[in-house]
Parts: sequence; C-alpha cells; structure tokens
Amino acid sequence: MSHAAAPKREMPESLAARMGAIRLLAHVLRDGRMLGDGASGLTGPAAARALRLAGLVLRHMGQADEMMRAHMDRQPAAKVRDILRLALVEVFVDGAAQHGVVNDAVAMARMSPRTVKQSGLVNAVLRKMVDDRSAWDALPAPAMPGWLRKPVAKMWGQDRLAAIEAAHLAGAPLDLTPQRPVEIEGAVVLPTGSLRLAGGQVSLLPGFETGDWWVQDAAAAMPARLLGDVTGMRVLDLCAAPGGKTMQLAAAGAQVTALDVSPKRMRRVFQNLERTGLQADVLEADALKWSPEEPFDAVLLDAPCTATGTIRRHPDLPHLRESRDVEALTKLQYQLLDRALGFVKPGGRVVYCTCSLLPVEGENQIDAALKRHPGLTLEPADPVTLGLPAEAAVAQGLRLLPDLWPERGGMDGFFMSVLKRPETSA
Ligand SMILES: C[S@@+](CC[C@H](N)C(=O)[O-])C[C@H]1O[C@@H](n2cnc3c(N)ncnc32)[C@H](O)[C@@H]1O
Repeated sequence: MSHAAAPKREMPESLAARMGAIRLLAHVLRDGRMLGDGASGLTGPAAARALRLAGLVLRHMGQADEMMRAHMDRQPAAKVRDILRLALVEVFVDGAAQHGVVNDAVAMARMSPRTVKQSGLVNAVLRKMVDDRSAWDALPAPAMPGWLRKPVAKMWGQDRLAAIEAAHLAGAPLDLTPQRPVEIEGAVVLPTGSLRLAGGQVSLLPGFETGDWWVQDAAAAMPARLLGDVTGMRVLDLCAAPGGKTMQLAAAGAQVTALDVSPKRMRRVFQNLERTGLQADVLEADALKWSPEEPFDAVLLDAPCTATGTIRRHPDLPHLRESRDVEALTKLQYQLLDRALGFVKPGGRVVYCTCSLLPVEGENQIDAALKRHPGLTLEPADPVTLGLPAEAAVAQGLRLLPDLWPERGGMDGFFMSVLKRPETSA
C-alpha cells in the first residue's frame, strides 16, 4: 500500500512571529545581546512583527512579572516565563484576542521537550490571568531600573521622571536629516530642520537610493549644529561610527576626519558616505592612543555612553545595561574628553555629547573638565536659535530629554556642550 506524503502545512504568520519574539527575548534576556540583529530567525513581515512583540514585552516586562507573581506560587522556567510574558502583554497592551494568544502559548510550550511538561500549567494559569484585567490595570506603570530612576529623579524631579518613562513607552518616530530638499509623503518638518515620519521601511522611502538624507534622531542632529558655520574648517569627528555627525559636518562644508575604534561600525561609515556622496577622511584607531599630525580647528566627541537617552527606540537597553557599566563609561568619557581637548588648536572648540539620561555622563563631565583644565571655557549654546525649546538650556550647554516636544512625538535624551581651549597654552 502506498501513502501519499501529507501536504506540509504552513505555520500561520502570527504563530511564527510569536515564536520569533520568544527567540528574541532569550537573545536579550539570557544571551545579553541587543534586539534587532536578525536573531528571530525570520524575514519579512513576520520578522518585523516578532521584533515589535519582543519590544513590547521588554517595555512591559515588570508588569507581566508582577502579574505572574500574583498568580503563581513558583516561577516557571525561563522560556515558559517568556511565553507567559508575551501572552499577557499581547492581551493587555496590544489588544490581541485571548483565545488565539492562549492557544499559541500552549502550542509553543508543547513544541520543546524542555517545556512540554509545563504546557498544562501555561494553559491553566494563562486562562486565569487573561481574565483578570482589573489586576493588570491596577499594576504600577512600567519603570526604568532603580539605578537609572534615582539619578533622573534627583536631577529633574518625580514629575519629569514620570513623563520620561511615559515617553519611553510611546516609542519613537523615524527622523531623517536631509542634505537637500526632499518630498516624502507624510513627513513633517521639525523646527530644528529634521524630517519626521511615523515609521516605514527606510530603504523604500524616496531619496534613500540617492542619499538625500540619513536616519538620525532630531536630538542627535543637534551637537554638530553647535559648531555653527564649519565651511572649510578641519573638524575631527571623534567616535564617529556609524557616521551621522560625520555626514552632517561634511554636508555643511567641513573637511572632516572621522575616527572610530570599531572596524565593524566603521564599515557603516563607508556605506553611509558612499550612499550620500559625501566625503571624509576615515580612520580606524583608538582615540586613547592616536594623535593627529596637526591640531584641528574643532573636535566633535560623541562619547560612548549608556545610551539611556535612546530607550524609546531600544527597549532592550534597560535589560542589558547595569549600574556597574556607568563607572567604566564615565572613566572612558573623561579620558576621551581630555584627548579631544589636546587635539584642537589653541582657541579651538570641542563639542562633547552623549545620548545618556545620566548627569554623570553629561553635566558632571563638563563641570569636572572645567576644574581639570584651567583656562578652558564654556561657549554659549542657544536652544531657541536651533529650533529647540528654551528649557533645554542648562549651565553646561543643552540638555534634551525624551519628554520634550510631547505633542510632536518627543526626542531622544541627549546632553551637549561646547568647550573652548584657551588661546594660549597655560
Ligand atoms: C555614540 S557612538 C558614536 C555615534 C556617531 N557619532 C554618530 O553620530 O553616528 C560611540 C562610538 O565610540 C566608539 N569608540 C568607543 N571607544 C573608542 C575609542 N577608544 N576610540 C575611538 N572610538 C571609540 C564606538 O566604536 C562607537 O562607534
């Protein structure tokens, strides 16, 4: 007797995306890797959906875990926990239909020998939890980890902290820095000159192939602008990759040297320059060891930092960073700042910036540098002439926070300052 092979049934996209989201959660929470580098194992719309779901879980994980603690005596194994987290967030935050979510959660638990025994538990506990909306609604709003909340609340107060955390939940729009006028349907021109879109596939937008613009948050586009007219100036972009600020400076007419220590990230600088047709001298070097043959007119130092100003677009960050990262980063920042100050001519300017919410990576670095270097001065930075809210002005420069421009969709957290070397060496 011959048997015809059973036709292979295609997995529905919703289940494939949920499985992809579970893989992404393991990638972040257990492997300590960043979201968004293809770890879902999917492509196309299912990959995008998996990424969105994993991001949603990472944003609301505190609430999901609290809900599980209230309904379960013992916490299940890591993968089962992720399956339950995803289901809770899909039902309570994303508004997904309960039965589909529960069925897929049970199906996912059954798929692996390590979790199959817990599929009954997933079914029973999930049915109870998804029926308990009032318990979910009573949970406190998602919050940043304590090591981040404390310094933010101390510096800007509880109300500002709550507004920043709300901005993180709202996510981020897509901002573009144009180098020439470009028409993109649905794009709004921000007061700072960036173009803002709700989202979309970047490579399909008009002007991508021709390099008319590059993706850059409106806040990230501000540090290079602090140098004013750079036409013909020799500017060093220190810590340059992937090259957002290099492109801005080159487009503004500077003779740019772009330096970064990471070969992988440097490839992005080359690709970006090639696509936009802009020019810069590109150097792969460690700024702590390298020295220029001739000092520069200006240096822009976009120092490595906790990147906590970008949590809106990177919900994995609070799960990947720890308070102990801060000490090593602040040390590297002041070393890099001292190097940058040594790379400019007497009277030359150094823009120091970080995409961090933490004053120790921003305001405090400038206070300390002014103490370390007698004769070093602060140059004024006026937010209003750049199109920013007046409240962005602080003693050390400009402080941008994610809750600024709430009606326009916010901006990344950023700190920036302009320092001027004395005309004569002390
Ligand atoms: C915040 S990112 C720079 C973003 C970039 N300025 C832009 O606008 O696209 C910080 C960069 O510092 C680089 N970096 C870290 N330590 C460095 C060092 N010792 N020397 C040179 N670059 C370094 C990292 O490789 C990373 O690309």
